Amino acid sequence: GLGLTNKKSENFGEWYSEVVVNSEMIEYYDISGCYILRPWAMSIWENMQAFFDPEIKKLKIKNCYFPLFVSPGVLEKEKEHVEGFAPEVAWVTKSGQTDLEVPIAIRPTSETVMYPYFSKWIRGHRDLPLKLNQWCNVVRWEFSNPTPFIRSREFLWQEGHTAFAKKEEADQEVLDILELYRRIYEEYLAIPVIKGKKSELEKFAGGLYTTSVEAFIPNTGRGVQGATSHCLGQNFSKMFNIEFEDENREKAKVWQNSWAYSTRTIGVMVMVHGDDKGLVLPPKVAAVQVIVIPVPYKDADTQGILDACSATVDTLVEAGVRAESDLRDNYSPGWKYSHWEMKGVPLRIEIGPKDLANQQVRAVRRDNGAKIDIKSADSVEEIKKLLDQIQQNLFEVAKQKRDECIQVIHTWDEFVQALGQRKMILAPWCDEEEVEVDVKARTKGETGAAKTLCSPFEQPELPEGTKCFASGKPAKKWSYWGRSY
Ligand SMILES: O=C1CCCN[C@@H]1CCCn1cnc2cc(F)c(F)cc2c1=O
Ligand SMILES: [Mg+2]
Repeated sequence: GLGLTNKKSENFGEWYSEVVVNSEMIEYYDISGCYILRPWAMSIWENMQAFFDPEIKKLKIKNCYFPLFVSPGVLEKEKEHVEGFAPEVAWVTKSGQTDLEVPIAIRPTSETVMYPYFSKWIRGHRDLPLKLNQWCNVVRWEFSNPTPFIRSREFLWQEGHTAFAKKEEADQEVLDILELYRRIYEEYLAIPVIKGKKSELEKFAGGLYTTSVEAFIPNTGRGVQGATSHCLGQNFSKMFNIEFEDENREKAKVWQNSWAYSTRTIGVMVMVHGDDKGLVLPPKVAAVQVIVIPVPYKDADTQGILDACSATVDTLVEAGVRAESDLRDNYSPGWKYSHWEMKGVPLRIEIGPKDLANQQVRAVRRDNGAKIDIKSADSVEEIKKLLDQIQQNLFEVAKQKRDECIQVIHTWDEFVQALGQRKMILAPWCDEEEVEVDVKARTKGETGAAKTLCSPFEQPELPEGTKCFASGKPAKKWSYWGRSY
């Protein structure tokens, strides 16, 4: 029957798998690490896209589409950035029964696909800035435990690739895009994130520096990289000879950025907001924000109730609310309540004989279960207000839970203890790479090692003489540490 067999607080992994399937977002596929994105998931992707795509167009970024296939020579052009990733690259080696002369790679990301053409298209400073984005899929044949949305062998993302004459322009865009990612999480998915800079060890090896928005899953005590915005410096322009003649007719290499968010965002939303009744959707990204359910009673004016449901939906849709009714006569109201709760619809409207008689409807919130009677005459603005309250409440509850997980520490013992308590750890660090390597080694366990999540742009006070928690050397910055996905 309906209902989850796993509880979020008891076995999180199984709970998560059940929720993504029972809410009809995911169907498991016969190839490991690959999942079917059903409409209930795709609509969330589309609702985020409906915010992000116009926003990047305001920044004069244009959409394009490059081929899925990468020739080996080009992919391996940048040894440093590819060698660590080589095991993840998927290759086409045959067509039909015939072996291909030369195997062809499937894009795991598109730097090496795009940049030979950036080199061709960028000749003079008038060709800059070049700002392209593509909405596509990428394939990475990962071997660590696959998780729907969070880690899959194929996923959807957008990847932005931009080129500028000056470093300052690139630096600014990195931050502009990161702010859009913060908005996706905090304003649409109702998830608090921390903006910061990745360590030298965690950054994109092919780039100059990496910034990210970091989310945190209280139930597992794991950080999750929400989206990334890299400044590539001139590393790729040197490699692919992307240069231009500047104003004083000097040849100069361009400064580049690349940035992405992916369908991983949807998994984070499920993990943060879901409960033991199933999915909980933030209204801003919900395909259906309001589900209207008739509650007929014996022979009491059933048609009148059905008509009231349809009229309520029409009025809401007219006002721009994504509302639907469930008039199926082969399911009971109780079954429908559970079904739409499992699917995470933020607000349910019940209309029974009493409601009809009193010219009102009964609203039930998915986030806190509150029941509110609304005069039909006021239903549109009351329902819009409720949806805003739900959006806001989901964020505040998630922020409060995430903040409870943050632990400031100063010593190794405090660090180890906080890690055991599944905290997101804020610690003073000497910012030396081998110290991070050492912390990883010292915390290696079956649930994974601790690593830096980011060094937050908002740095707390660092009193003179503060020591690094791991090395005892003078601390240079505060960094968030934790286990991660
Ligand atoms: O993260 C982004 C934003 C969008 C464009 N790409 C950058 C860096 C991607 C880093 N990365 C990440 N994963 C990879 C996996 C591979 F198999 C491979 F060949 C290369 C890579 C790889 O370069
Ligand atoms: Mg990877």
